[in-house]
Amino acid sequence: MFLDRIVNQTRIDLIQRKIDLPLEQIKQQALEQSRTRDVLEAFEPQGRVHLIAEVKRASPSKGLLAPDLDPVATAMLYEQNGATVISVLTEPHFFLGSPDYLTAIKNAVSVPVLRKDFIIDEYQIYEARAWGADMVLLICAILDDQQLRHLLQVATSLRMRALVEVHSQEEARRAVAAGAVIIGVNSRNLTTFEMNPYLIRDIRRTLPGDRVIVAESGIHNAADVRRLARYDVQAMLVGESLVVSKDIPTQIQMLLQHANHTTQVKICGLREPEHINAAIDAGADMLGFIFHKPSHRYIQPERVSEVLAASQSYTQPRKGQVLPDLVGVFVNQDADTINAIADQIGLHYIQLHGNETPEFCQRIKRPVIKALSLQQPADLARLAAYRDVTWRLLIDTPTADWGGTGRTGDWELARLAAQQSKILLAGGLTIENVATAIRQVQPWGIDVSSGVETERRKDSQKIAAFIAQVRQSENNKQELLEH
Ligand SMILES: O=C(O)c1ccccc1NCC(=O)[C@H](O)[C@H](O)COP(=O)(O)O
Repeated sequence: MFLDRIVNQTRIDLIQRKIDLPLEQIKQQALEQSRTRDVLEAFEPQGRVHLIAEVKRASPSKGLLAPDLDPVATAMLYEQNGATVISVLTEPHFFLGSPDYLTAIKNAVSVPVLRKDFIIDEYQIYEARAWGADMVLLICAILDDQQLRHLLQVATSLRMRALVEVHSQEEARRAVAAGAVIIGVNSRNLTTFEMNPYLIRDIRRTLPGDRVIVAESGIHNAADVRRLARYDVQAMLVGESLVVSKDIPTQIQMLLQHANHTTQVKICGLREPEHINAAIDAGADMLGFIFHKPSHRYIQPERVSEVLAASQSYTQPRKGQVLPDLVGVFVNQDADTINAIADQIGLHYIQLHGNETPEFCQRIKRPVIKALSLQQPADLARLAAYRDVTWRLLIDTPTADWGGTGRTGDWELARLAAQQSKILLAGGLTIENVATAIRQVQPWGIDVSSGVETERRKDSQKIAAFIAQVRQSENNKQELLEH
């Protein structure tokens, strides 16, 4: 198994290195280094996704990636184009890395530098510092609790930060218990090399809000990073898609742009497999299901699993395609029922579209989208009470039917709300008006139902055209930013 092999090799290499340079000497060298660059300071401002850009020539899962890579020139290019941290592989056998790369890169850039290696011994942390690293990687899968705590403490004593990597809920729990501040969720299983792009979604919501979360591995395209904006990660660690890129600046700008300035799209009120196919194929980010019986869009909870199973795009996604998240929409139902339905169907978010209080929101065991309506400027004050107890606010048109009415609200009030919080804008959005709405309100996401229907039934062509219109308006925004 790969992990066993690399750990064994690391142990063998360490024996020689400790003979060549005993612990006391490497400690001394570590202590003689100038101050570390603080990764947490580098991750300010909060609320945006930062890039940890990785310099690697090869990987055991993908083989030789970039044989001619110039480590220093690449790191400088990363920094010039907006990387917040540079990650450097120092492992020589499997990743063709080197300590020399780390030191040379540290001297060439002004951002923090991470030693990315298989650290099992405090000696390697002193080495990392002596070579110039500001941060080290600690992989839960190769450390027991005692080792993890000890290595974290050694890193802290050198004023270094540690990126503690997890690949399961159990490892996440261990990382938190050990006091890890920066937790990396690696989508790649280091034993089988299998990828699980959904792992970050599942682990994220169980981690305390005060931890800094880094998404690692398999981050290639706009859809990959749009998801990260939903999981509120502070950083993404990207290697392969950068080193193999023929145009690194454009790849970095694309990743940062889509992680930070994209508009999330939720298609709501789905009931039929063909419309779920249409939404997925067009690149919807969230699919909404209405569990409010009076609505003509009502779907029985048990029917949701059936329609998803009957959707080919959901059950057999195209290669590289990432499936949208599932949102259940409820109006004034009791919390136990909502939590039970969420578990039964595997919902990712709960949208509360009635009179639910902030206290009620806290009883929901999934991230909550709270729908609120704004009639006058004074209503903006109501948002504050919900902000800390919800995942997102959804600003919808005030109506007696709660939602899904096809009527537009006051976009000026919504614009003010969007300045205070990450909001989803809903209410009467259509293919014709959505670009204007995005330009005027600048919402984090948009939500549509009636606007993609014909005679009260979802319309696959309208769904596709609506999402295309949103993406087009983003391209226009990007062009405006560039010129
Ligand atoms: O859609 C419904 O029938 C509905 C009923 C009761 C509460 C909420 C409902 N929909 C919630 C949504 O998220 C809608 O997408 C949102 O209100 C926008 O709808 P529309 O104005 O039709 O685009």
